[in-house]
Amino acid sequence: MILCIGNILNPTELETTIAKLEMAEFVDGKATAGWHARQVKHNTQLPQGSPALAIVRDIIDAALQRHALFQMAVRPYIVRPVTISRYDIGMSYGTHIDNALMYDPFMRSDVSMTIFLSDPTTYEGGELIIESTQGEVAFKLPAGSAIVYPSSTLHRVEAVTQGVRLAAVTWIQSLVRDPQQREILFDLDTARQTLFEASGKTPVFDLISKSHANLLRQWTEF
Ligand SMILES: O=C(O)CCC(=O)C(=O)O
Ligand SMILES: [Fe+2]
Repeated sequence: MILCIGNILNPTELETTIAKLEMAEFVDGKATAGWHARQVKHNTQLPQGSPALAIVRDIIDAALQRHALFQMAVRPYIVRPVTISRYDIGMSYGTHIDNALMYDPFMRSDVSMTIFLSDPTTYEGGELIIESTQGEVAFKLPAGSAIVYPSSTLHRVEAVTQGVRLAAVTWIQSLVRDPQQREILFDLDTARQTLFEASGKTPVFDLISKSHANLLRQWTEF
């Protein structure tokens, strides 16, 4: 399931984040790419130890923890501290697959996430393109919004031709490894909440809640 989630960051958090990034120093992004992705990665990112990185990581970490839709759709077990990337004119990230295993913390990447930080009207290009069996889909979201997608997909970032694209990216090991199972749980959870809002705690709500809880029990791993 590919899901776009609006307003991961509120306007104040976004403003603070952008202000920190405007003053920060970025370095070549190749250092954190796998050996094959390195060949096509042409961007810059905040280095470890950057004071701005620590502040922005705290902001995003708190935002993800309180975001009910993110929690429901992704079922995070381990969320990697975000990487902050910057694409100036001419920069891009060619087609690649994200590393399956990551270290510090040691984890499996099940879900990849991009939080768009720049106002999309301020830069040209820079779409995140995700390949699927139905073809390619391009995403360029409002600042503060995020896309979550299975880490099992080939994807790329188109070259920026005007302006600057700032983004936060991270990877998540989910409690539910299989994307289809995650989607079933997400649908059931959404359905039962809608039902609850419409008619309260009815016997039908209880039955769906029971199935949801029992599937979660069957499919969760940690
Ligand atoms: O910036 C993006 O939207 C995605 C970047 C990416 O694919 C990566 O860092 O592995
Ligand atoms: Fe990637």
